[in-house]
Amino acid sequence: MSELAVDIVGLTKAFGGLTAVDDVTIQVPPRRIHGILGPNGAGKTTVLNMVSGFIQADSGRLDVLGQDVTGMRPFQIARRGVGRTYQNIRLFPGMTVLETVVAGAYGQRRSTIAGALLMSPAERRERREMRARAADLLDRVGCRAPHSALAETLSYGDQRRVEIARALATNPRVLLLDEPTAGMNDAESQEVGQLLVELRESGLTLILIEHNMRLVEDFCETVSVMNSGALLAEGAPTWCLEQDKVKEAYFGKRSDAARIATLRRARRGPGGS
Ligand SMILES: Nc1ncnc2c1ncn2[C@@H]1O[C@H](COP(=O)(O)OP(=O)(O)OP(=O)(O)O)[C@@H](O)[C@H]1O
Repeated sequence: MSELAVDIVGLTKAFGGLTAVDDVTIQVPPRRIHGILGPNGAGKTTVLNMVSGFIQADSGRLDVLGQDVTGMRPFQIARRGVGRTYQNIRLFPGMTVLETVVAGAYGQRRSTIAGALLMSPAERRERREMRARAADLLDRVGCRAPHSALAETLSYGDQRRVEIARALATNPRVLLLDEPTAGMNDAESQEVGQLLVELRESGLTLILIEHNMRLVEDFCETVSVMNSGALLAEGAPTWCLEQDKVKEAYFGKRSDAARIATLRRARRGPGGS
């Protein structure tokens, strides 16, 4: 049995003539914050989609928390402890902040259909508990919006927080985050980074796709860098970002490689280390 939280071995996926993910192996131990980096179109989201079962791999093997989940459906993989958020925020129109997070918890319900229809005492108690837990999760992710607000009306940053809370409501042991800080400013991104650390300390394994290099360097312990479907480098983020082939993947020409250093310095801001 694998000791790894997520063990991706040789996953390959083609869309028509395009090999979006080409024989990619990524191994993530438990309680790790692992980043997947790479320029647009590198294949990062396709990897997450395969790990969560939304896309079936053409070949390769996928183990999650010691179980072979290759070929399983999304709900089967979710039941085995994998939660996720999406690059394009997916909040249900017309639902409040609290209802959105409660909806995430529905898969964990104990009560029966009959109990729900009759609104039995057990059903009422469970609904109360779910709402209280959803409120706790919203606090935990730092969502300051009123719980009664429509989720779709929140700021971009708060919508991302609600998505994370909804994913946490499924009680995952592995959380996949697709660009969790997109649309956030530096201070908000750092708060998300702190949240990742807290989640890791509570026992979760986190795999995130992220373009914010400062967040990656500050919070990811390891990264896999992809380009054109293939793995380019893996290891500590700072080391990976120093590799010529990684700089070239981001900036095209070797002569432009110095721009990555400029970009990283700029993102740290004046006085940053
Ligand atoms: N369902 C699909 N059908 C056809 N092509 C797809 C599909 N999904 C992804 N692709 C293609 O596969 C390649 C990898 O896409 P993917 O979204 O995984 O990249 P990415 O690294 O996540 O990019 P980005 O950072 O822009 O989100 C791209 O060329 C994309 O156009």
